[in-house]
Amino acid sequence: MSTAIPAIACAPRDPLPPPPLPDAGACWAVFLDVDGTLLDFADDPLSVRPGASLLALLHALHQALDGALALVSGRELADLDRMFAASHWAAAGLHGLQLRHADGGRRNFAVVPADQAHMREAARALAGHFEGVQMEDKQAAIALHCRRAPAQWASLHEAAAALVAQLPGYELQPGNLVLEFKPVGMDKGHAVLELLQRAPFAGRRPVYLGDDLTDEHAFASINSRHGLSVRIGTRQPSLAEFTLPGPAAAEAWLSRVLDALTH
Ligand SMILES: O=P(O)(O)OC[C@H]1O[C@H](O[C@H]2O[C@H](CO)[C@@H](O)[C@H](O)[C@H]2O)[C@H](O)[C@@H](O)[C@@H]1O
Repeated sequence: MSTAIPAIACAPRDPLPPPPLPDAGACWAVFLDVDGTLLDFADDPLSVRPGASLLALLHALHQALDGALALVSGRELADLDRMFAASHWAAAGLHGLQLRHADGGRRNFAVVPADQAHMREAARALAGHFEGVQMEDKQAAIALHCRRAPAQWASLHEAAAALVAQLPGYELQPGNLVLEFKPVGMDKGHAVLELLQRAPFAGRRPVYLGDDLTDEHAFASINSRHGLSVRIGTRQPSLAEFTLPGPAAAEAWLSRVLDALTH
């Protein structure tokens, strides 16, 4: 008679651990990506809104950190402010092209290529050739979304790469079922380092939560400052040193961070 073989879990184990909580007296600066990190993905990028409990948590955390909390997103600042009622927070929009410090001081990326109108027109025309692809016009950058038509991804990617090669000063930023045309020379890593130079972020230990390729720039900056880089989800490879499985786990962990900071 053969012996029953016990089931063995064959799935590779994620080598990354979950992030630690702050020790007593820890002085953290928290940077948060938005889509895929704080919020689950949805078909329509314009209809996404945070729930009331997430909003309350983020506002309480912002206060507990004396303002050292910033959203770092591919969305426009105006969009972030509307979504999170956060016009008084430091934030980086359009992958760092827009930046607002905690004191309200702004800087827009100085080198926006001259031919923005041409870029927008060309991107719009390209989107028109792909059924189901939704265009998000962010003025300085254009996002082409294919969440509603994922089968278009490969051919859209190929066509967008060919187009951007003819648009001096622009690069293609791939994301989660999105391809973005954006000016070269700025990314989330630069934005985080810029925010870290000023109060209330300066001198604190940086912590960054993000899920997407564009967040890898920020992970590199955070690692260089001995901070905590936290990948949300399972995307690999990643420079992040910690992980949480998704937005619900990110929210639960942030809630425990708030408890640790306030009790
Ligand atoms: O840096 P993020 O805050 O993660 O922003 C990246 C892009 O997020 C949005 O698109 C993504 O979320 C949408 C809503 O769930 C989804 O429909 C889309 O497929 C995702 O790629 C946003 O619309 C973009 O402008 C941001 O650049």
